Amino acid sequence: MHEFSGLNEECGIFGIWGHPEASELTYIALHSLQHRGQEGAGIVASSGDYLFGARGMGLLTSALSKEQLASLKPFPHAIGHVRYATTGGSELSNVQPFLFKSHTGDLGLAQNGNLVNAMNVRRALEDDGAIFQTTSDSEVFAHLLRREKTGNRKSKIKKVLRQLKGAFAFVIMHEDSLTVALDKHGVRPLMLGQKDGAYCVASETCAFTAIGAEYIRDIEAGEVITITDDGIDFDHYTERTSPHMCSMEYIYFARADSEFRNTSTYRIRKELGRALATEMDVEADIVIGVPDSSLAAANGFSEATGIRQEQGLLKNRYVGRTFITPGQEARERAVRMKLSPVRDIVEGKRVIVIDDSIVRGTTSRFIVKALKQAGAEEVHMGVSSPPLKNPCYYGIDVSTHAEIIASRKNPEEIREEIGADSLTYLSVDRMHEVYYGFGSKGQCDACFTGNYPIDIEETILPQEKDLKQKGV
Ligand SMILES: O=P(O)(O)OC[C@H]1O[C@H](OP(=O)(O)OP(=O)(O)O)[C@H](O)[C@@H]1O
Ligand SMILES: NC(=O)CC[C@H](N)C(=O)O
Ligand code: SF4
Ligand SMILES: [Mg+2]
Repeated sequence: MHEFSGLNEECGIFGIWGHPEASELTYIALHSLQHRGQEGAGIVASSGDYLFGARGMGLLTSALSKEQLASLKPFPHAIGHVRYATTGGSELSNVQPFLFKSHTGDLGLAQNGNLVNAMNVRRALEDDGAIFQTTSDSEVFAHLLRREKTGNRKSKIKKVLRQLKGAFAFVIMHEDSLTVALDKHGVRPLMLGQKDGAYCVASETCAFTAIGAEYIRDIEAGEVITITDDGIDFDHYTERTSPHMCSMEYIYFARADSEFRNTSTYRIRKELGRALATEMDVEADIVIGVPDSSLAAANGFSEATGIRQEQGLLKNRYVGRTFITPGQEARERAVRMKLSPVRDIVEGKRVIVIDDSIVRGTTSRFIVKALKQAGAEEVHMGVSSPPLKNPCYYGIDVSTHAEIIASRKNPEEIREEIGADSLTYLSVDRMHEVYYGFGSKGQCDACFTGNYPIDIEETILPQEKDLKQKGV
């Protein structure tokens, strides 16, 4: 039941320690992170002695009932998750946070990202006697942690993190502590905040805005932060870090009001639009952004070129999700239901359309046709990211090679296929310049360049990998 977008989301995580309204705040935070995952949601809360959890399928509002939320209300510590599956099918057993019970204590666990060595680690653990409850990659963390016998809790967690490969942002809850960890490449975003003196963490700062928390800073690659009643402890599980923040977070995934290093995604997207303007030399009467995610880039493009921005395409806000079986025809129908041209704005005009990405090409093909039918004289496509050519193994579903148009065709062939008068993509170099300009320490660009910063140990695509079905 995915949206008919060429790009599917990932997951959102949240955690808060020591607040009388921890579970309610977690619920509100998860609501603001809903764009990151719509397949399932859950909360695990700690009383200080035991962990309690509730989870369900679908959007947050249907996944957790009032009664479930009320049962978690008394507890001052909580973590939460909204899921878009990468590894493991879309079923209740894979919905996070996971809650494990043992005579040595409870463990709550939630992850955003994807572990590229999960299958190999799992096989080894199973051969050693482990019995898995889910088909999710994230579960290996719990098994590895339970097997660590020496050292204190933090050193055990650090040892486990060093065995994992891939992209991960973890929230790990014990009765008396909340630990958060980001992989050494820092692929996924993870932010630190504070609400009424209580520390909280979230995938995006929009969660802090939603609960009225202060945004302190971005958590760095390789960091491990432990929060207890005694305060906060900052550490790293490795010093060998190599920051590669996901470029697509800036381009498409994160909410426009979410901030990275105190800069809103909106501003970054606007700058990507300005950068595109330096590489796209086309005369036109109006600029139109494809709603929603490309309006900022269109705004930047318009400011840089002086070409007026108009709302020439309208998005039907009730077509967030269409429950039609996948297939190209259904996808096209879904785009038609979603976007519609404003005829008297585009009629007789030379139009530049700015979109943030082309994946399958369904959206741009439809837009060019619809604008021309509405009377546009020329339709030029500007894309505020480089050609997207490769799938992602790090927690985002950007389809398979076969479906990605730029993995089969060059820009001129794509222009022809979508029927545009011209097509310009942002270059990889200009994209990186924009990010570095905002203080980024390094980006992953593998879906554009094929340079995967973390070796792909398991070549099977995460979204095609259901460990149970594969009989692992
Ligand atoms: O080439 P395609 O396979 O059609 O995919 C690309 C489109 O998908 C995304 O938008 P989405 O439909 O998710 O909507 P949004 O911009 O409103 O989030 C993206 O912003 C492009 O518009
Ligand atoms: N999109 C994600 O971050 C998913 C987390 C985890 N790999 C899962 O499939 O549940
Ligand atoms: S491959 Fe693309 S989508 Fe995946 S983490 Fe890298 S930049 Fe992000
Ligand atoms: Mg879009």
